[in-house]
Amino acid sequence: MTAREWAGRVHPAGPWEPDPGPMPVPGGAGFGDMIDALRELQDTITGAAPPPHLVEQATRALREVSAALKPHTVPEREQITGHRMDLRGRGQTMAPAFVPDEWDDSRVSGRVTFGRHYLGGNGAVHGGAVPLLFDEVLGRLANSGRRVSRTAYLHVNFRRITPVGVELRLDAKFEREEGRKRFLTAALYDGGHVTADAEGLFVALRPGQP
Ligand SMILES: CCCCCCCC/C=C\CCCCCCCC(=O)SCCNC(=O)CCNC(=O)[C@H](O)C(C)(C)COP(=O)(O)OP(=O)(O)OC[C@H]1O[C@@H](n2cnc3c(N)ncnc32)[C@H](O)[C@@H]1OP(=O)(O)O
Repeated sequence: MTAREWAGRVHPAGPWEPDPGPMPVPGGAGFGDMIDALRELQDTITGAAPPPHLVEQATRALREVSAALKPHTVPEREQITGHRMDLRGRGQTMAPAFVPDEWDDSRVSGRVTFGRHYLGGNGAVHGGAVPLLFDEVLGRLANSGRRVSRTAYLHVNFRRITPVGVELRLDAKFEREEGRKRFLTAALYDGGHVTADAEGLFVALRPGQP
């Protein structure tokens, strides 16, 4: 069974067959811990100024981990990262992990902290990382309970700096639907201040469209 099937709770026996028991979880219960460890590593490396001997040691250790995992490479359909909807940030580290607090198919409100990994400069999150977060959250909301869509445009306004290492709130809303077009908005808050807001168009894909 692929991670995508598992995430969709589609049992290999089919939805109408007798339940043959609990489904195995791709990557096991500890997969999220591994991704959290990777997140921590990215933040630590970004902020570290280690002595050369430690750099060499760390490089060896990282290459060892890569070499152990590489033989387990799978095609995209079977990939676990990004497909485990039960894990923080879908079990991937590309975007900071968004933690939803309240949601339905038309809005979501949650928290997010950009780690040191996402630093642009002077304590501010990189200007490319903020749209990444909006695309992730708006994309998920656009597809929530609906046919898959893709981002056609994403307009982002940077109102103030988005601070690194601070818990922020993100509110997103599904505004309206016109045929295949879905319009969504979102805002990111540091306390009472909006640091950035966004408006996105997501277009539902036709059958067979990549
Ligand atoms: C994403 C699927 C993943 C599945 C994984 C499942 C597990 C996880 C589940 C969930 C997590 C999801 C979390 C992440 C989500 C992230 C989402 C992304 O980042 S997607 C990657 C970046 N986006 C692209 O790569 C699109 C590239 N562009 C295209 O493919 C096409 O241009 C597309 C589909 C957007 C539209 O193309 P057409 O040929 O289907 O349709 P046409 O006729 O061009 O447009 C339809 C209508 O939309 C308007 N339109 C299209 N683009 C527009 C634009 N840029 N500005 C204004 N209007 C636009 C057109 O004018 C037209 O409007 P009129 O019907 O005439 O009123």
